[in-house]
Amino acid sequence: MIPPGAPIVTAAQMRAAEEAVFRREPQLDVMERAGAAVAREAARFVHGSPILVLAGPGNNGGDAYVAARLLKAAGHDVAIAASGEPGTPAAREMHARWGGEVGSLYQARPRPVLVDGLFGTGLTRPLERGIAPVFAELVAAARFTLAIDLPSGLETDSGTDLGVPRGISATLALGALKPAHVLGAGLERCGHVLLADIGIPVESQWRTVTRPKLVAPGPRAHKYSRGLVVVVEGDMPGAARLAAHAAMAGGAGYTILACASDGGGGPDALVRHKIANGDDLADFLTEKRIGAVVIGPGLGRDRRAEGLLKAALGADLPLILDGDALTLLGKSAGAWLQRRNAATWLTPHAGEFERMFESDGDKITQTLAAASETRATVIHKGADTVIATPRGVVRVLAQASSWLSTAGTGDVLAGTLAAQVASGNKNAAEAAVWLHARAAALAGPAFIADALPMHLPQAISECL
Ligand SMILES: NC(=O)C1=CN([C@@H]2O[C@H](COP(=O)(O)OP(=O)(O)OC[C@H]3O[C@@H](n4cnc5c(N)ncnc54)[C@H](O)[C@@H]3O)[C@@H](O)[C@H]2O)[C@@H](O)CC1
Ligand SMILES: [K+]
Repeated sequence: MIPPGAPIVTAAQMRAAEEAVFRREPQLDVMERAGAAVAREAARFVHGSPILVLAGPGNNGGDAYVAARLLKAAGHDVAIAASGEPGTPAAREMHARWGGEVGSLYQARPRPVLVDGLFGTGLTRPLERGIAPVFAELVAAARFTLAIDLPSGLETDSGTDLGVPRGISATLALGALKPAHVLGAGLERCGHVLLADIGIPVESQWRTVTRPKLVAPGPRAHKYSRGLVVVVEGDMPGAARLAAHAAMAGGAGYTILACASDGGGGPDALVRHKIANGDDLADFLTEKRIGAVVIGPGLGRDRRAEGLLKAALGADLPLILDGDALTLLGKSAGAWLQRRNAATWLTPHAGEFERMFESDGDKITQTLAAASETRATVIHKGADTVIATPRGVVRVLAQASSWLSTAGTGDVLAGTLAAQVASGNKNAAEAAVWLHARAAALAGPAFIADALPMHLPQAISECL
């Protein structure tokens, strides 16, 4: 579980937010609140068991000393083991307020409940060899481990594994989520992510995806006002049909498959329009009632595909580019897309993203750079799906059903997105990603992509 709609900030942004608060309130008071939040959360899982609290050298350790004192005062059996002397003034003060014995991390005996206050946002390098195995053994031996702010050994801004063990049960994020709670190794290592308000206001354009608010069609709605979606068919017609089906079930009023031949399956409500080549498609796309065009699922990469893609790029219509369209654009994506006036959405998975962009850094930074380069909204798919807009807005969806890792689910996302775009949703990308993940959850295990659109109406009903 990851809190929906929660702000996400980097380590530097969190420090700046803390500094602003410390100008009007003593740091120790804030640390008391952080430690109290940790103690409250830990107490829910103790059930009378002995607790071992691990304290590192920084302020994460400071929080740990506070939590230990409060848990002890509440009557729990608490021991502390530290990796060394407290190194910050606040941690030293909290160590003094604890006032009891502090053991060495290296001689610590496992206890059923473990609280990890070794390192938080200040971790700057891989866990030292001595610490990593000892910490991992204590986690493995515990029945329940609660990490303070971040599991120790996780890099805050990227979720890179710097020696973090497996088996952390829950992580209490302090003040705001950090990228590591929703990206990379953090996805598997944080356990349940909980968020504590410790009185530090944070401003952020980055948030986790939340359930969209959708509206049912009004009494005067008609198929065009609901949104006309065109899906361009290519070499693998099944992929385009999946996208078209998702557009229909995702709420579009009218869905047209622009296809090479009349034949082929699909729902009876799906309208087919024959197009021979790029010129034909360009003519067809002068129809101004079209609300969104999808191109790329099963498009192919031959000359015909290139012609179709150029026609779609040249049309002054909202455009969703997926699959082969992304591969065809490759490193020229920025050059092609900057010329467009109408809005564009790109839905690359990791492989397609790499073929298109030369970027380093964490997934949020990379996706923001891609959005800025292409002036498009980029939905960078994966277990941690990152949406970034050219204006710097970021939404992250983590922990979607792992059964989504099957062929065709990307086509369904493209179609779902098209329906949201065509219906005029200003937050189409976030809505589509939520609906898609919700449909997957409703579909249960081992679904095939064909089954996903059938669950979209139920997902939509939860947003009305
Ligand atoms: N600033 C504050 O007063 C507050 C901070 N808070 C807590 O403070 C944390 C951040 O505190 P800090 O900035 O002190 O950082 P940390 O406590 O995360 O760790 C910093 C210390 O660890 C050392 N270190 C870094 N990587 C290491 C490695 N691989 N091996 C060994 N030592 C390593 C550093 O040299 C430094 O001494 C947050 O995660 C949060 O838990 C909260 O108490 C809220 C208030
Ligand atoms: K920690």
